[in-house]
Amino acid sequence: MAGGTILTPGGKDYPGKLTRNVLITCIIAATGGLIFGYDLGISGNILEEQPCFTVFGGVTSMDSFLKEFFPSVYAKESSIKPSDDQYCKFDSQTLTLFTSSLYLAALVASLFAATVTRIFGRRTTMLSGGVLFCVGALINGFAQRIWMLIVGRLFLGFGIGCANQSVPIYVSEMAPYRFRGGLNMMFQLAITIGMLVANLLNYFFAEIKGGWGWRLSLGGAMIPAIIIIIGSFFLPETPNSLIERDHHKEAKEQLLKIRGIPNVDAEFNDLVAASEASKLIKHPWATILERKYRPQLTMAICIPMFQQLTGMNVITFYAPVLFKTIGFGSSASLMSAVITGTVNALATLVSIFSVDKWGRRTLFIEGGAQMFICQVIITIAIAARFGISGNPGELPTWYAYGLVFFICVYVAGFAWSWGPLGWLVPSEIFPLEVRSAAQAINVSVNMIFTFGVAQVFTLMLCHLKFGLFIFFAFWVLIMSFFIFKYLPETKGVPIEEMSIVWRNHPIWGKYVPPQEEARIGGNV
Ligand SMILES: OC[C@H]1O[C@](O)(CO)[C@@H](O)[C@@H]1O
Repeated sequence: MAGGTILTPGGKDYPGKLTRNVLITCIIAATGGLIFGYDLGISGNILEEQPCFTVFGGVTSMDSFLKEFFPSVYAKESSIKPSDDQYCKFDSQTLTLFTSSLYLAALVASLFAATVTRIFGRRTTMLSGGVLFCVGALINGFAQRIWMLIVGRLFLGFGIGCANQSVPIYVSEMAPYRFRGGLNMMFQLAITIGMLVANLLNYFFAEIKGGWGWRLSLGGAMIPAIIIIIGSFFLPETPNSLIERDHHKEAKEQLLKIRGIPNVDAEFNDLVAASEASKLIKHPWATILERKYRPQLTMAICIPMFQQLTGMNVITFYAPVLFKTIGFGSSASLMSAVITGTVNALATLVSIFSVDKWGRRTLFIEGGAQMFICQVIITIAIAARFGISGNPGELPTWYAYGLVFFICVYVAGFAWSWGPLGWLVPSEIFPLEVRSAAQAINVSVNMIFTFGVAQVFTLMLCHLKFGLFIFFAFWVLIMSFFIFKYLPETKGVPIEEMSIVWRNHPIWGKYVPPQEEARIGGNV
């Protein structure tokens, strides 16, 4: 992770190294992303349940699972012929309820988690997330009826809501500001690793004789949950949160330990000042609606929304069918998961090592351009073969290889831009007084759009056909313009000094009061 010795916009340069202590702490905390990733890989990547291509991963592609809980879906799936219109699919209300329960639960949990995070600290929320997720995994692993699956998924969702609300904030507060970007992005790295591992396990569990492999897939979610439970027992609380809860002495000791230098007074005093200002705010939910927080509120809504409107989950949906064409036959979904999953994780690593050197805006805009170009190429290529009928006929192998290549380039573009930045930027731009509430908005919007895109996708695929990819390409253009115009660079800015970047911004400067007024009004 590159740092550089740039002074902050406020002219400060808090000393502090990337200590082993902080590195290990942040890695442990980031494992909180594993639970979300594991769920996305095992069943949450709800596009994988579109049964018109019968090569997907996820438990909903296991015949034994479908036969036991969704027999009508299984019957319909078995009757689909390869010559049928591949764009259109049938629908199942219960299957939708099964998948959607998690997103709704995560949304609700993140709102509660905001209060827990503020009053009891970030660590408590992480721990609760792990415990709730573990309970959900247990219920699902032993499920006998659909209602048990749904209740289990509700618990998984509660766990994800808590973890996604607290982990990014935790890491951003712990990290020395020069390394914050890279350390925070380990959260998304953990998501991608969780997805990859889940996809692999699911593939092998599906082979188990007797058709009970899905129990291992679902119950296996306990492992990432136990990792975060044990991890959060050992994790220290962030200095920001300790100060917020009036444990000043402990906070100072903690800061000295994580910064690895004998004098942390400058940073400590600024954390105290930010905390004093935040104490004036009694109702963060009402406060965040005030005009002076408009930039943060806009980002808390737009960034997670745009992250999902990149179409990442939709594009990777197409990959398995192409792998099948290349000749992987029944292992197409495994190959697809391994290749796109590995590209996803490796490209996230690229962003970890470059975000604090090149900055957030550069990655956002480069990643956007890369995704846009790939989407246009993929659209043209798919339109040329699938046409309006939705029946691809025989795809030449070279054609499928080419498409897979562009899918991988697209995935890499996402993985070093909107994927990790979608968690990093919101977690670092909110002032302490509204941080927990704003992060809950971020998580909620992410959940709504992850779920919404997947649901609407089915309908859109039927009506827009290959135009669907252009739909997402259009959004990628809009979001890149949005970043260019509205997002100031936050690289190398201490988290509690972030208000300066908004104040100096040509558009947001009109919303944020000058320093003196802000101090009186509680927005330092
Ligand atoms: O890595 C891809 C995954 O990352 C997310 O955007 C979460 O940050 C998921 O919606 C997606 O499946």
